Amino acid sequence: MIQARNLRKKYGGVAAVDDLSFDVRPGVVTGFLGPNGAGKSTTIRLMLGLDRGEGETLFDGVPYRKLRQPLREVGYVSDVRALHPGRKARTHLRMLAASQGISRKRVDEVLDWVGLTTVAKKRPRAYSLGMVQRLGLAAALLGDPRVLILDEPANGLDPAGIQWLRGFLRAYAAEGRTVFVSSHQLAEMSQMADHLVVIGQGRLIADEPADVFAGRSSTAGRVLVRTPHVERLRRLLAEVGADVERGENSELAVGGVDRAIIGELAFRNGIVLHELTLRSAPLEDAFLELTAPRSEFTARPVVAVPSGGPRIPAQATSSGAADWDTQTFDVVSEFEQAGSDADSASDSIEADGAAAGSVAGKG
Ligand SMILES: Nc1ncnc2c1ncn2[C@@H]1O[C@H](COP(=O)(O)OP(=O)(O)OP(=O)(O)O)[C@@H](O)[C@H]1O
Repeated sequence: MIQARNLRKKYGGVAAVDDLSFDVRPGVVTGFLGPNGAGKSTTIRLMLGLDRGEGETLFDGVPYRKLRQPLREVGYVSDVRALHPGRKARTHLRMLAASQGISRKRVDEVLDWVGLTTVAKKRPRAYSLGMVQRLGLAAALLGDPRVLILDEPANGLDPAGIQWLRGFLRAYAAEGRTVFVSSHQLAEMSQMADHLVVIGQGRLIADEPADVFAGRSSTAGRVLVRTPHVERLRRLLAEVGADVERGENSELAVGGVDRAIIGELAFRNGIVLHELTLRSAPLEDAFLELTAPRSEFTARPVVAVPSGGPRIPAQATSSGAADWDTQTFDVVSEFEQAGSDADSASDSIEADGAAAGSVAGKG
């Protein structure tokens, strides 16, 4: 069990972590979710005493600095490349292991688990980001710790790697261990985490089971309907008491009635339906709705790229941004600091890239 209490950290007078308190329980995977710059890495560093700040974090009642054998109790590696970029991966792990009385056999075991045996004699600086992440995980697992803390461990992993990581973390937690994993990747978290601690601008936004969090979305349980007779169907649905919102073009977002009722109503009235689907990404919607006002940086998605250049909507709203999981947008060369009108120029990047942020070597 981890108990984080009143964590605070300021950089240049600005709060990166602002009075953050939460518990991380054993037996489940707890996701630590927040947009870029929300303060996830800073929080983790504060928890482990790697950064100076206020507050206290206890691991089964003991602060990290007082743990007798930290590697055996809390598995965490900040930046494998930074530790010693020139050292071979296996040597690096062996030295870490020796410092805590952990056997060489265990080093080979964890290298095998994470799939790095064949490249164990290479230096991490020659590794891809995905391989660095695996090495970080291997280091964190060395001491067979009761608590595992991973900062953006899935960054750089390919889909097979992510699937493996997900299965691994779930199995690790199922053994009654405590698993705390940070990410800004919502789709990934929705499949990985049972419980979520969500932050924005260093403050706690939610601390609850992932399904409860997803249910907070205004789109949770809503049905997306596409029809060429959008206004007629809207009126008919309103007459049966449905909560209907018009979306773009020929779309309706319908709440309060079952899909079957919508289909039958349309059929009885000779209305053609092109789509009738339950909204499938409520976690994304909940996250974007709740964190949007607290995102440090908000990018404007480009909805179309005509020959004359990008067309920019007035503002990237939470509903517009909810499509990020299905589409890759180009993002214009303008970031907006939330809560301020000051624009700062930056290069054009992809939304996926923006979300990936500064993650190299974390984990
Ligand atoms: N060493 C530092 N000096 C100054 N400001 C910093 C420093 N480290 C972090 N910050 C600022 O603190 C805030 C939180 O950063 P942090 O890296 O903890 O966020 P994060 O949620 O981990 O972001 P990301 O998902 O992009 O990695 C940001 O505004 C960041 O710019």
